[in-house]
Amino acid sequence: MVMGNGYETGGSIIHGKNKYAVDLSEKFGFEKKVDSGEAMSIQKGDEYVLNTSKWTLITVLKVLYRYGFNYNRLTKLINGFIDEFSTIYELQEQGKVFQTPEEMLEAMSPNLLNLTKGDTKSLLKSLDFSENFIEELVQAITYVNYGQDLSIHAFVGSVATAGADADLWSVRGGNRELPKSLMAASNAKLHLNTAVTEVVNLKDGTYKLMSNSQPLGIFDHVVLAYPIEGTRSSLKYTDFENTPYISGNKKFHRTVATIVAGHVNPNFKWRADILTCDPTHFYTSISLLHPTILLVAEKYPVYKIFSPKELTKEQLNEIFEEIQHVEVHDWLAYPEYDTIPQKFPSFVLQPRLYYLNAVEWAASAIEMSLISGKNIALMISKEYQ
Ligand SMILES: CC(C)=CCC/C(C)=C/CC/C(C)=C/CSC[C@H](N)C(=O)O
Repeated sequence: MVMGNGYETGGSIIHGKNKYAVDLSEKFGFEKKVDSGEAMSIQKGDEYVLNTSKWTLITVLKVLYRYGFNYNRLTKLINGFIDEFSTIYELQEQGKVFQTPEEMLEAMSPNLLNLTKGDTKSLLKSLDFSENFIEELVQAITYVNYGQDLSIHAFVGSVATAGADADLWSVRGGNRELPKSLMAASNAKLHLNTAVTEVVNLKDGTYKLMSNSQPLGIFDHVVLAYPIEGTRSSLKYTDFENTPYISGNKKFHRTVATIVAGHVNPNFKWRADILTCDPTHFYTSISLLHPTILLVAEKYPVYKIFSPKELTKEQLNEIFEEIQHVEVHDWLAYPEYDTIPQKFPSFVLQPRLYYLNAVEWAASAIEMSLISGKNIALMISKEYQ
C-alpha cells in the first residue's frame, strides 16, 4: 500500500490469451483492468532511440521508420509461439500429465523445447532480425520482464515478448485476488504466516510437515509451491534415502523494485515509461504505476523502478526532486535464465512429493504456474481413478 492505494510490483500482467487466468477471473467475477494509452521510450546511453505515442498510427510509423518490418516479423513469430503454446490447454483437457517441464514443452511442440536450448539473441540473429532491433527493442523487453539481457533462453525470451504485447490486463483490485479466491474456493485449511521448515518421510506413503519443530499434519501428497532455488531459507528433508531436490548451481535473479510517490526531477528526461536496453543504466525500467483499484485520490504520481541493486540516495535524487514515500522490494524474482540448466527440475521430486515451481525454469509467469498447478492436480487425481 502506498498512501492509501495498492500497487503491484511483480506478477503484474496477464496476457489476453492466458486461458486459465482469463477463465478463472471470469468464474470469480473479477473486472479486467487495462492500462493502455501510455507512451513508452527506449533509452540507450543518454539518448531515447524510440518514443512511442498514445496514438497507435504514430507509433506504428515510428517503429517502421526505425526498425523497418522487423516488428511485424516478430509479431508473426510470437503469434506462432502462442498458437503452439496454447495446445497445452487441449492436452490438459484430455488429462495428459507431464513429469518434467521438458516433457510438457515437447508435447506442446518440439519447437518449444528446442527454444530452451539456445539463447534469445542467437535465435533472432539466425532469423535475420536486424542488430539494432534485437539490441534495442527486444533487449528492453527482456530487461523489463525478466531483468536480464538477450542471453536468456529463447523460450523465456518468447514469453517476455508475449508479455510486451498490446493484449495485456490485470485483475482490478490486484492479481493477488486470483490465488486468494482459488484458496477460498478450495475450502482447504490454511495456515497463514506458518513457514513449513521440514518434510518428514514417514515411509508409509505419507509425509509429515513441520513448522519450527511443531507438527502441522500428515499428508498423502505434498506440493512444494514456492521457488526452492530463490528462497534464502532452506527446507529440511528428514528420513529420505536421497535428498529430494538439490538446487546445485541454479540461481535466482535479484530484482529490486523501488516504489516512489513523488515528483520527477525536471532535469531528468522523463517519458511516461522508460525501458532501457543498456546495461550501463542503474535501472532496467521506470514506469508510472496505476493503483490496482483507486481507493483514495492519488496526491502524488507513483513510480516503479526496477534495478539489479538497491538504489542509492544519489540515484533516487537523480530521478526525483520530491519524494513523499519510498518502498523497496528486494527479491529473488525469477531464475537466472542465461545459465541454461542441463535439465530442468522435475515436477515430481519423490512419489507424491511435487514441485510446482519447476516450471519457472521454462518461464516464470502467472499462467505458467496455473498450468503447472493443473498438471500436478491431474497427476494426483489419476491416483484416485
Ligand atoms: C498463451 C500465451 C498468450 C502465451 C504463452 C506464454 C505466456 C505464459 C505468456 C505470458 C506473458 C506474460 C504476461 C508475461 C509476463 S512476464 C513476467 C513478469 N516478470 C511478471 O511479473 O509477471
